[in-house]
Amino acid sequence: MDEALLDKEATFLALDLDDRLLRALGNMGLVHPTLVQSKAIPLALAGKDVLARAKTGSGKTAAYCLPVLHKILATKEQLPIDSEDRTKTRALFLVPTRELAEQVTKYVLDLIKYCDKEVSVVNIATNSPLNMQAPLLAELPDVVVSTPAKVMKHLVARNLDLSQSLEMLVIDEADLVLSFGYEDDIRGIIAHLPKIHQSMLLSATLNKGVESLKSLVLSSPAVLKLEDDREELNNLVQYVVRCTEEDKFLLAFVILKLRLIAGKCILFVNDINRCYRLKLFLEQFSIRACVLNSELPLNSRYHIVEEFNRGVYDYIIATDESDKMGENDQEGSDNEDAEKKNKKRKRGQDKEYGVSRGIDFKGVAAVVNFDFPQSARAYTHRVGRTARAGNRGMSLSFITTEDTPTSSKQRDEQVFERVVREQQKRGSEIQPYKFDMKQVDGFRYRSTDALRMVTRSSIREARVKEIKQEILNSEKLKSHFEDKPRDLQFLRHDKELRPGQVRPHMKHIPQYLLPKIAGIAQADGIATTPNVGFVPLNKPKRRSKRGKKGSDPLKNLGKKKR
Ligand SMILES: Nc1ncnc2c1ncn2[C@@H]1O[C@H](COP(=O)(O)OP(=O)(O)OP(=O)(O)O)[C@@H](O)[C@H]1O
Repeated sequence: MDEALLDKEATFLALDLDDRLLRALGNMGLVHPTLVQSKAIPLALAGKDVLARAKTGSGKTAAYCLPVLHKILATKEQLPIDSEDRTKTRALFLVPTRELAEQVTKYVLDLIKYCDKEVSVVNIATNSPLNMQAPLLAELPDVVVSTPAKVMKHLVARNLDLSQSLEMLVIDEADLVLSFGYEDDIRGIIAHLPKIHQSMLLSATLNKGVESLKSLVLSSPAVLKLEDDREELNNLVQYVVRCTEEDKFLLAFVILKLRLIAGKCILFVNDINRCYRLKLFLEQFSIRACVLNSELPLNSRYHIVEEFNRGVYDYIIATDESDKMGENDQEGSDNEDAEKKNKKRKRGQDKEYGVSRGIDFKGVAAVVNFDFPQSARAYTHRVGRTARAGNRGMSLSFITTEDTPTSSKQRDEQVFERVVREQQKRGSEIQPYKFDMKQVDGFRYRSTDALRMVTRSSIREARVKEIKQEILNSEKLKSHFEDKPRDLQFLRHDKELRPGQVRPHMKHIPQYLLPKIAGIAQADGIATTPNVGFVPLNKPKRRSKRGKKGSDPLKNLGKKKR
């Protein structure tokens, strides 16, 4: 665990939490609270409203789950065993996406492992229709997890009545809630809550949206701004590469095929067709990857994340369609355009999809922005999928040097400028990464050839094939998510979409290219590749004394600091 994330020697014991929660924490391997946890938990336990801004992966979920669960347990302990008051919905956790709702619910289930007779949780941000969820809500679970839209629907349908019962409201990823178009839902929900209740807002960035939520939801809150702690940022090494569209593909092929990034990797693209373009390109070299986008059925999306976290897949090509919402993402900017764009999302695409925001992908060695994000906020959330919980990680972002139908040099550069300014404010920098293109050129012919095979019609076909495949998978997964894990390893999500195009001779790197790359030194999940040309121009500045010991910033990536 990163020292900077810790309140030094303190353990969770110091936070006076219920013993059963402490046992569960131990079981989850969590010993020392992170900074946001050690600051926010005592305030929340004391009944304060809290606004906490803390960087991605800093443990915000436990920072709100623990005090809420502790308070529920403490309240119930005071009540006679037959008291009606024991059974009521006391806490509501609002999150912007269904993926996050599923993740938070699982987290709560882990935390209540030793008191699940006392505390119950229900996730209603699923595909089930309202009438099927109504009986679950009628049982008055202690905690309800949802997206704002789904809660509002149940309130209107009178399946849920929080007007007397709700004690604690939490809005996670608060910076995203308004840009996902949930403002009306939040206002509606607030109108259904008792006048007196405790609220917490948690966010990785602050923007105008968080400010308006703050005035809407919080009263005299304690405000924690913890992401300026410069020490924390050293865990993420950030690089940028400027190149043509064709070279993006060439470099992605070289990086993955030669395992220059060893370990798990998320490649972000800006739309669904790009997902399939990259997948079809890579699969010709037998590089397998899952795609993750808003068109896939919910169960498949859950399962892909679950299996990626279990280590079944190394590469995910994810769209970050919600990016388009944040084009004007300077602090204090207006989100109206964003909301309109979000509402316009095409049929078949899930408005409540989002994997770059809040999802706890485990052990990601690197995030590759294959397409540069369309907002600085999106950049923060995307790169926040690596270097989580004290682990180290790397981000590599491509900026296009030409205009194509899908990319714009000017837009990439504008967003990059904003990103650089924001990173500088946090004491962090993004360094150019200089590939030795002479060495990479040996692979150019293959790359160009493979790229030529990926036509618009092949992308269309692949997209349809994948959806069909995943709808079938999703049916099989239903019982998995309803009844609890069955072994579903046979349901792979990274199957080739055009097996006919996979060319065996492309699978292996020919000998004549190998000598120059044989010396790649793999270390701690990320390769160090000085002899291939994957060389940083400047070594990242290390601010902590301990950090000075490491000579190459890449060498220890993916490794936990001790
Ligand atoms: N005290 C702790 N010690 C070690 N690991 C922790 C601790 N608290 C949380 N973690 C782990 O850190 C990871 C990130 O936590 P979490 O998802 O809550 O971060 P977050 O701040 O909500 O990130 P994001 O802003 O991206 O949503 C999780 O895998 C979690 O289990």
